[in-house]
Amino acid sequence: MLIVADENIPLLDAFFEGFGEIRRYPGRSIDRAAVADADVLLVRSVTQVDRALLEGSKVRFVGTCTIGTDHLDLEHFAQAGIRWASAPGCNARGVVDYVLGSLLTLAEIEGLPLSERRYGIVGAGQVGGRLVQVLRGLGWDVQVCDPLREAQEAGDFVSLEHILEYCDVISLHTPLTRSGPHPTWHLFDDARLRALKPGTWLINAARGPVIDNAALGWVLLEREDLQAVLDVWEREPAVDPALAECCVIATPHIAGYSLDGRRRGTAQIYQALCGFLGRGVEIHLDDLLPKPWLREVGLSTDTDPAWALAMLCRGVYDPRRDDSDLRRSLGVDIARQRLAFDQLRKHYPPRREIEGLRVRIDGPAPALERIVTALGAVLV
Ligand SMILES: NC(=O)c1ccc[n+]([C@@H]2O[C@H](COP(=O)([O-])OP(=O)(O)OC[C@H]3O[C@@H](n4cnc5c(N)ncnc54)[C@H](O)[C@@H]3O)[C@@H](O)[C@H]2O)c1
Ligand SMILES: O=C(O)[C@H](O)[C@H](O)COP(=O)(O)O
Repeated sequence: MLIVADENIPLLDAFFEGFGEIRRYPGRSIDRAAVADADVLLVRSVTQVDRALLEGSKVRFVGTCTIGTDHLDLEHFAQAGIRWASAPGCNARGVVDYVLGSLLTLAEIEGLPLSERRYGIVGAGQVGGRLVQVLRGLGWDVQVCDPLREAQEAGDFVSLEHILEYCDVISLHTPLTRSGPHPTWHLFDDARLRALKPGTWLINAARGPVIDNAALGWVLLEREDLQAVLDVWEREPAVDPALAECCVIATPHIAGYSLDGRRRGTAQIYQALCGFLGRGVEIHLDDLLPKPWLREVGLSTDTDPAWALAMLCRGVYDPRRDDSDLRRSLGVDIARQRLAFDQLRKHYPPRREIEGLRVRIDGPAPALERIVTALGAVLV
């Protein structure tokens, strides 16, 4: 069996060498010639997998080690009888940690307590749903907009208009869709961006085109009261340097890039391929994940809760380093800047997740216990 794979998929050999030959390519270079003889194609989000790529090839299974599927032509897969799998939820916790780190930075810059802001989460699936749980666990006011879930289940959902009118912080976690009853392409267009409440913080760690980036650039220049955090960009790997300049945090699509999340993505596709081929699952992610680096933290009962929240989050991950890395790459010509965007992602430093961090408190401290539990850390 021939497997053609994006070279940036971690643990390719560990999971897939038992299936046959693996040929690695940079994700953006996977073309018709590369996949012609392949039985299995394993990709990340940068490879457009459609009829133009696959027609005439032997590919019968496509696995994307990502949550997002907007780079896959699922209609063609159905017509051509190609089975496919993605990795739902694999890096959702990484995105939650990214949003928490961004909120801490925004709060410091603006001098505003996070507990007094009103949060609007747009898209409450694997990522948004976990984020809602964490923020509500902290006792904060969180509004949720997800019309697709709202149509199917009872729940406390609100409209996007309510989010725009009521919330001080808006975090986007929808897929990128161009059709259907609630398409998300340019969901935040010029009119909605101009309708943001004074002082709104807007975070996009979903897909770049969910916000009209040109409109956002203009609105941010006109309205100094707004603050933006962008992990994703409309024309990746190109980043508009002027737009990045207007953002509090600007990163190269790494919100979900925890070591755990990336390896989990490979493991999920390995399991899906085993299922497709009717083989048993023999390789387990737990054997391939290093122990958490920050394993246990001790807090005194008189620790300031706001300080504890910042310390627990930043002790594991702080997006400011990723922001600095991207900004250093923006002063060069566009070709080198695009290359730098991909290089920052390819050589991304290993980072872990907050969930599972063990926290010991030397006595009863309800406010601290609440923070620990909300973060998904473990009270010991
Ligand atoms: N920046 C990153 O590193 C990173 C990492 C992971 C995922 N993502 C992106 O985030 C997206 C969300 O991830 P997920 O795992 O939560 O996906 P998911 O499919 O589990 O959840 C998406 C949710 O968005 C909702 N939704 C769809 N259209 C909507 C609309 N118009 N308005 C409001 N809600 C809408 C869906 O009903 C669903 O509940 C992914 O599709 C991917 O593009 C980015
Ligand atoms: O959809 C996802 O899972 C994320 O956006 C993921 O971080 C994409 O990473 P990439 O495939 O571009 O390396």
